Amino acid sequence: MSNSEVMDVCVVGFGAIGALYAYALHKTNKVRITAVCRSNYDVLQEHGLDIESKIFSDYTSWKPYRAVRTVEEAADRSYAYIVCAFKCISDITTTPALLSPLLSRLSADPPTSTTTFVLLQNGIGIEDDLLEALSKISAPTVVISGCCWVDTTAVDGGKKITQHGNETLVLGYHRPPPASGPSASVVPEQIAKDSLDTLIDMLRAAGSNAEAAPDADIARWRKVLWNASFSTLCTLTRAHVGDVLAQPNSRQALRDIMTEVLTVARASLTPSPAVDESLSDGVIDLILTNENPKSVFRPSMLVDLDCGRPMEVEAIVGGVLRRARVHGVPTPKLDLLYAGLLVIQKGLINRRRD
Ligand SMILES: CC(C)(CO)C(=O)C(=O)O
Repeated sequence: MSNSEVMDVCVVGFGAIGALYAYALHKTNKVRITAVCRSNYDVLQEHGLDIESKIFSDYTSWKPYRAVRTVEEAADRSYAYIVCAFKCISDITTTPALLSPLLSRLSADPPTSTTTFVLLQNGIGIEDDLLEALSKISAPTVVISGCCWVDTTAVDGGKKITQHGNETLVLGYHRPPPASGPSASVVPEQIAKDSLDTLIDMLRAAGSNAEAAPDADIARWRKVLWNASFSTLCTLTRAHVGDVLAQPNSRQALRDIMTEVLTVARASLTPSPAVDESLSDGVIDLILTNENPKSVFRPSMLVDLDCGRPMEVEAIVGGVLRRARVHGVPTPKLDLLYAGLLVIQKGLINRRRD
């Protein structure tokens, strides 16, 4: 790609995270964004999006290069990056099923340049089914995980995105499984690295604190420590982060849950100095002391519950539990959280279908 070429980037899921990072990429003048707005198409077309962010700067009525309602409509061209910013709710649909028009196009009309999928989503093992689907097609592809540490919310009926405080985005590529099928190909690691570097350079140019993770799996486990503890407890108690930190019992529960997750993480990952360092016992204190004890932040799982939307229970808790079962790690605390959250989740899914 020459410097003057503009890249096509598709962002599937235009909620707070998708819109914020789409806006950041747009600011570089190096990309044109196709936004797949499955539920907020009309709001975006009529009003545009107001962005309130000290890091990416404020903007009134931003509209991406184009907005479409469905993934089918977006599949009229190939993309350098396909950013998956929809919630990963495998009890409703899988990522390959949701992206199927884009995957069919890649399969039927493979571009010569690489297509990179960027998963800005929570959870453990959420990349597995996409990697598996991509291993069967001949187009050169890369899958990057992005772990977002950012307080961003869609407000005012989706007309405005607010982003407060610090922002960190930890990005790393996944090594693909061996190619299957007669014409399948696996891209050399250098291509994955180049694709990651290009993305990070663009995000940093826009003001993001994006950084490369030496290992995408470690980054995912580090992030799920927070989600499996804070997101679940805040959701079950319908409380702010500060509230669960304030009570000695719930603070201890956060610690105990994180200890279980750490045990599963260490059992699942290949032992290495990086695992010892990033997933040491000390990480729990680091996470707890990093939170403001007066925080009124509501984790996105709780926001989903408040809005009557299905939650990422399978990705966040189910993903850890599936790894725990494979490695024979007992998880009594996570089992209890999972059981409670699944009851709520069933109600949310049933009401959605009514
Ligand atoms: C860490 C955080 C708060 C986002 O940055 C999150 O993952 C969530 O609310 O689900």
